[in-house]
Amino acid sequence: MTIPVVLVAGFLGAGKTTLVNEMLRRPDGRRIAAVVNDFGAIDIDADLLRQSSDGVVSLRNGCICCSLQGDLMRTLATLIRRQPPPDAIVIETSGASDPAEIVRSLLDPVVYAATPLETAVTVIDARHLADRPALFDDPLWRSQVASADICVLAKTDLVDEAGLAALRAVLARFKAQHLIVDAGDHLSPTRRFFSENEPRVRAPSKGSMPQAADERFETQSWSSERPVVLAAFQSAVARLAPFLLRAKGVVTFTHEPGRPMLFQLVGSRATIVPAQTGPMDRGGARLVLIAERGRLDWEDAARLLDASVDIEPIRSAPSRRVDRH
Ligand SMILES: Nc1nc2c(ncn2[C@@H]2O[C@H](COP(=O)(O)OP(=O)(O)OP(=O)(O)O)[C@@H](O)[C@H]2O)c(=O)[nH]1
Repeated sequence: MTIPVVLVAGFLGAGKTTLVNEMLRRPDGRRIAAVVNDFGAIDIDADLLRQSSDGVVSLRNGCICCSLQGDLMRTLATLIRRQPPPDAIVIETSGASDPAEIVRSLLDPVVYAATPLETAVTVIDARHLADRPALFDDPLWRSQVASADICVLAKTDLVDEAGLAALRAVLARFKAQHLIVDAGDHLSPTRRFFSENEPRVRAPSKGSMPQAADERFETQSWSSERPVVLAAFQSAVARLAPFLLRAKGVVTFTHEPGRPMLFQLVGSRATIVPAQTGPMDRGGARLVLIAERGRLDWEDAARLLDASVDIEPIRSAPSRRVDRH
């Protein structure tokens, strides 16, 4: 028995979970298991995906291209033995991962015989690239794009037409145009990536090896059992954003304590939208922050976030936890 695999990679906050969610919501008749790798200690992505499917396995607190590679292979072996087994597996890497390493492991003949890699997909964040063209020179971003059979251009709705045309012209230097598809087009990503065609023939990706994720990025999680004050939280985020690459989490605010909100920060763009109830609905707040190593004073970050916690009516120190690696 063989179970085809789709690998979804892309830079921090590019739109990977959004794409995988779309596959789980529109499975095209397949029973899809998702394996999701969160770089941080809190599995926000797994929670987001569990709202669409219960077949979600979380590998967190490390990176499946380095420290968790063995865990990924063991997880695939376990999924094959599951009763009933899934028809298809989607692996979402963390934004800090170099998929070239993972593709190499998946192409190992023994692994490939049971779980053949059907498509390596890399999500590209149009908005982030338009704001920060230096990303084109980033070795990790380049390796993510080079490793992909198909790239998905996300957040095209956040860039104007002229900006998009300029972006596509530069992207054409990295990937043939027909291999870059729009996230917003109407073809189901499940159908597109789990093709019925012959397996793809891949050339090993060349180029300089990006730094190991753990050497380049660091992450800290912060949580509070109490809700936070919106204005103070916004001001903490505004202070921290210039030093962060990515932050996400579920936060409840004092003015609506029964309504958990999903907070996302990618580059300088922050959004706060209602979180689905279910696994995320735990009250209080929990966040994952990711930065280039040495960029952020983490004690300062924790202090700023602590200051946003509501300490009324008990007037005691906020009850919070900080984990860092
Ligand atoms: N406007 C817009 N927002 C998008 C699109 N795709 C994703 N987003 C938003 O971008 C933010 C990050 O999306 P995710 O799907 O969580 O990104 P990710 O790549 O999984 O993030 P990490 O796993 O942390 O690296 C979220 O706020 C999404 O709602 C898009 O096509 N358009």
